[in-house]
Amino acid sequence: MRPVDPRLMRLPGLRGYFIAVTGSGVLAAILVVAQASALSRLVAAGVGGRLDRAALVATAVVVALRAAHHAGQGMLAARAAANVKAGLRERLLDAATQRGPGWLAGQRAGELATLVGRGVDALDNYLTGYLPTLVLGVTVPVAVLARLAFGDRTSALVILLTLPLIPIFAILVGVHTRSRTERQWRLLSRLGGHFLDMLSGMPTLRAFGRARAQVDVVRGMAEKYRGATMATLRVAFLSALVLELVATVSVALVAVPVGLRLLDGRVTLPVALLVLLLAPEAYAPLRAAGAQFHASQEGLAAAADAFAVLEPESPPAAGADETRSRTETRARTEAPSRTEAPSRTEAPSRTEARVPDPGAVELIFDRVSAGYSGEPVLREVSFTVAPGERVALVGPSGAGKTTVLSLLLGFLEPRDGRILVDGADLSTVDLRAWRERLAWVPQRPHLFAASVLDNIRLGAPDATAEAVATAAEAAQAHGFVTTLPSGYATVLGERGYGLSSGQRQRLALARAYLRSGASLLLFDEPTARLDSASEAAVLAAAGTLAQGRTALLVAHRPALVARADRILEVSDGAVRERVAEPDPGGGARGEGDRRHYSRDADHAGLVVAEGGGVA
Ligand SMILES: Nc1ncnc2c1ncn2[C@@H]1O[C@H](COP(=O)(O)OP(=O)(O)OP(=O)(O)O)[C@@H](O)[C@H]1O
Repeated sequence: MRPVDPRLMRLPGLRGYFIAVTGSGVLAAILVVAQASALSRLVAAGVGGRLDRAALVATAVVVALRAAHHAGQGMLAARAAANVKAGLRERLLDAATQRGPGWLAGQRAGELATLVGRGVDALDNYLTGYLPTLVLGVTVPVAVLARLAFGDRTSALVILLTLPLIPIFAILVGVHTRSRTERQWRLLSRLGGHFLDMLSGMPTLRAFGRARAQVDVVRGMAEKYRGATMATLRVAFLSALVLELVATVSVALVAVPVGLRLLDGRVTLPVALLVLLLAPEAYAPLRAAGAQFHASQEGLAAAADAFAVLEPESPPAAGADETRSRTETRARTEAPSRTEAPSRTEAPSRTEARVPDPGAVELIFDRVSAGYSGEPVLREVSFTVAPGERVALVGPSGAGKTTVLSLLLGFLEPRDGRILVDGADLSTVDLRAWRERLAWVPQRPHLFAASVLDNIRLGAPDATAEAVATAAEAAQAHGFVTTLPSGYATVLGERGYGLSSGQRQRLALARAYLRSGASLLLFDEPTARLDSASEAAVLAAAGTLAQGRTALLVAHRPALVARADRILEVSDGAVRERVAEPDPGGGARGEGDRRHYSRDADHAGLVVAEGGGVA
C-alpha cells in the first residue's frame, strides 16, 4: 500500500497543487513551532508573575497567522480540487470521444456516467483532506523534532521512537480496509450502470413482464451497497479509535517523564511547557491522515478506473476486482489500436498527415483484416471502389458490412493491411479532417435531446434554416416536421423520443443531405424503416446527392441494391463481387462488374477467383 499513487501526479493540475500544498505544509509546521515557543514563554512568565509582552504579541500574531493560513489552505484546496476534477472530466470525455463508438458500445453507459460524475467527485476527500494532511504529517513532526532537538533531546528521542507507531497501525488497518472500500465503489458503479440500463430498457422489461423482477435486483444491489458502506464505516471508526489510542499513549509517554523531570528540577518550566505543547502537535497530522485515508479510498478506486479509460496500457492497481479488469479487457480488445496512450490516437499524431483532396474519393482495401475481440470479422479483404462509384454492400446479418463502414469512419483500425483513400493510408490521415468529408447515416441514428433544427444541423452547424428545410425535404422529413408542435424548433426527447423510428431515420438522412461538401457517402441501411413510397423518394434524393461522390451503401432491400453500380457481398470474413440482379428501373450496372472488379483487383494486388471469390 503506497500512501500516494504516483499515477495520480499525472492528473491535470495535480503536480502544481502538490507543490503548493508542500509549501503550505512547511509554513504550517513553522507556525506550529512558533506558536508553541511563544505560548510556552508567555505561560512560564505568567506562572512567575510576569507579563512577557513580546511573547504575548508573538502569540497573538502567530495565532492570527495560523487562522489565516488555515482559511487560505482551505480555499487553495477547494479551488485546486475543482480544477483537477474539471480537467479529469474533460480528459475522460476526450478519451471516450477519441476511442469512438466501437469502444463506447462495449461500456455500460451508467458505469461511465457514475465514474465521470460521482467517481470524480469522490476525489474531493483525497485532494482537500488526505493529501494536505499527509504533507503535514511529514512537515510538522520534522519541525517539532528539530525544535526539541535544541530544547529537550530526551523528549525528542521518545517522539522519534513512538511516531512510526501511527503510520504502522494506519497501514495495517489500511491494508485491511482497502479492498472493502474498493468493493464499495464497484458496487456503487455497478448499481449506477444497472439502473441506467434498466431504465432505458423499461419498455422491453414491461413487455416481457420482467420489470418487477428488475426492481428486486436493484433493491438487492442497493442493499449490498448499504452493507458495504456500513462495513467500511465500522472499520473507519474502529481505526480512528486505534489511532487515537496510539497517539494518546505516545503523548503520555512523552508527558509523564517530562513532568517527573520538572519535579526533579532536571528540566525548566518553559522547556517542559514547550514539550507538552509540541508533543500532541507532532502526532496530530499523522493521526488525521490515517483517519482521512478511509474517506479518500473511494476517490482512489474511481481514479484507478479513470486511468483504465485514459491509459488502458497501465497495469491495474493491486486488489482490483473483476469489474475493473473487465473494463480494461474491453478497452484493450474492442478497439485494438486505440488502446494506446491518447497521443497515439486520431488527430494528435495525424496533424502532419495529408488529407485527400476534396471531390469523389478512391477507396482501396488492401488485405485488410479487422475485428473486435477474438477472431477477426474481416480476413485479408481486398477491394477497390473507384471515385464516383456507388457500391452496395450486401451479405448475411453479422457478416461485417457495418464493420467495413466503421473502418472507413476511423472507429476501428485494421489489425492488418491498409486502407488507402486517394492513395493515402487512412492510418496516417488526420481523422478530424477526413470525417468532415463523410456523410454518414448509421444503422441506428442517434438523435439528441435538442431541437429538430439542431439535430439536422449536427454536421453543418452554420447551415441556414432554408438549407435545413431543403435537406429535410430531400430526406422526406419536411412533411412530418411541419406537423410537429413547434416545427423545426420542436425539442425532441432523449434519443429522439416522440418520433417513430422511420421519422428518426429520415432526420438522420437529412443530416447527411446537409453535408453538401461530403465526398464519400456511407449509408448503413438508410431505408430500412421506411415505407416503399418514402423509400423511392429518399433513394431518388440519395441519387442526386451521390452525383460526383463515392458512395458505399449497406443494403438489404432490393430497391437500394438495384441503384448501385456494383455489389460487393460480405460473408465468411471475405468480400466478393456479386453480379447485380437486373433492375427494372435501370439502376444496376452489374454485368460489367467482373471485368471492372478485375481491374480493381489488379490495382489492389489481388487475385479474383472463379465465381468472383477473392482468393
Ligand atoms: N462493438 C463490437 N464489439 C464486438 N463485436 C462486434 C462489435 N460490433 C460488431 N461486432 C461483431 O462483428 C460482427 C460483424 O458485425 P457488423 O455489425 O459489421 O455486421 P453486419 O454485416 O453489419 O450485420 P447486420 O446486417 O446485422 O447489420 C458481428 O459478429 C458482431 O457480433
